[in-house]
Amino acid sequence: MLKIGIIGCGFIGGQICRAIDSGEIDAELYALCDSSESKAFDLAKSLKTCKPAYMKIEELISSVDLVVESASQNAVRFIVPQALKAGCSVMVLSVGALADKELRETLFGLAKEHNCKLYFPSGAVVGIDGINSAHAAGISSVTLTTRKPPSGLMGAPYVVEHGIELEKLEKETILFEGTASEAVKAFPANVNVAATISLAGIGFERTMVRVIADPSLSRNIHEINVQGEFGKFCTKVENLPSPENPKTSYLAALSAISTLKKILNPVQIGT
Ligand SMILES: NC(=O)C1=CN([C@@H]2O[C@H](COP(=O)(O)OP(=O)(O)OC[C@H]3O[C@@H](n4cnc5c(N)ncnc54)[C@H](OP(=O)(O)O)[C@@H]3O)[C@@H](O)[C@H]2O)C=CC1
Ligand SMILES: O=C([O-])CC(=O)C(=O)O
Repeated sequence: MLKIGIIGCGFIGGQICRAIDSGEIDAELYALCDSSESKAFDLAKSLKTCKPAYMKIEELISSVDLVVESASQNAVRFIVPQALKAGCSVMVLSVGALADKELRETLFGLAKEHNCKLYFPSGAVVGIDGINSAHAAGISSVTLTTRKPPSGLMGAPYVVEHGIELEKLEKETILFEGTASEAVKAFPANVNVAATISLAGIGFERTMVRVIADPSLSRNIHEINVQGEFGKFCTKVENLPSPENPKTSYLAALSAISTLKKILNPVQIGT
């Protein structure tokens, strides 16, 4: 049975644990790790059938087959190279870290060298399947427009650096327009989806991103427009935010669960 270790025991990590605990994912939840030990212990205690151990990062990666990174972009830089060198496959949620070309090339190189897989779930967007397919013939443009309630953008470095008073906004306001590469640095916990779109499509410098704060919203909305040799498509998802972490949409956790099920399933549906 596939042994899974989870690094980052917040909303997404917690949802994955519950999916393994309920038997929806047929794998062994072997170990948990979080910068807050008590958070990992509380999560482990809340489970009914699984009894994961708390482990430090080094011990965890030497004990499992698959590491789930559901922590932060900094965690990706520090943990994923070590995990690949130890022969673990890794599912990455904080995909924005891969905007760093050197890190990206290192991770892709290590995965090949150590015969491991790197998985990037579709996350909080719909349409990664279409971008993957369209890429085979050529894509000319990709744009992502993300609209979130102010609570879903609080604390982002861009907001802090520009002194944007999100709580005082009275109407829809464009906060940011730029490349995916700039967007994931400006909003590291809000638009990791821009990185996944970039990896599937035309890269971090050609994927364009707009981030809008809208006080009238209660959902996180992501719209993707793609044009290429195949024609064009537009997707729009209106996500319920997680009650625990309003920056993160429920669909992102479901996507991680679905990716784990796909890894384990001999039948593969969709691109
Ligand atoms: N790919 C996608 O589509 C999406 C990706 N995400 C990203 O996925 C990640 C997880 O999201 P979510 O579960 O909502 O986040 P949460 O904030 O709910 O949970 C993350 C947990 O990981 C811990 N953590 C952070 N850094 C480290 C580290 N270096 N080592 C160990 N633990 C660490 C945090 O601790 P502390 O609170 O102390 O920092 C926190 O307990 C985030 O980076 C988020 O931005 C989210 C939504 C969509
Ligand atoms: O969950 C979402 O809506 C998107 C998100 O936070 C991210 O991509 O980092």
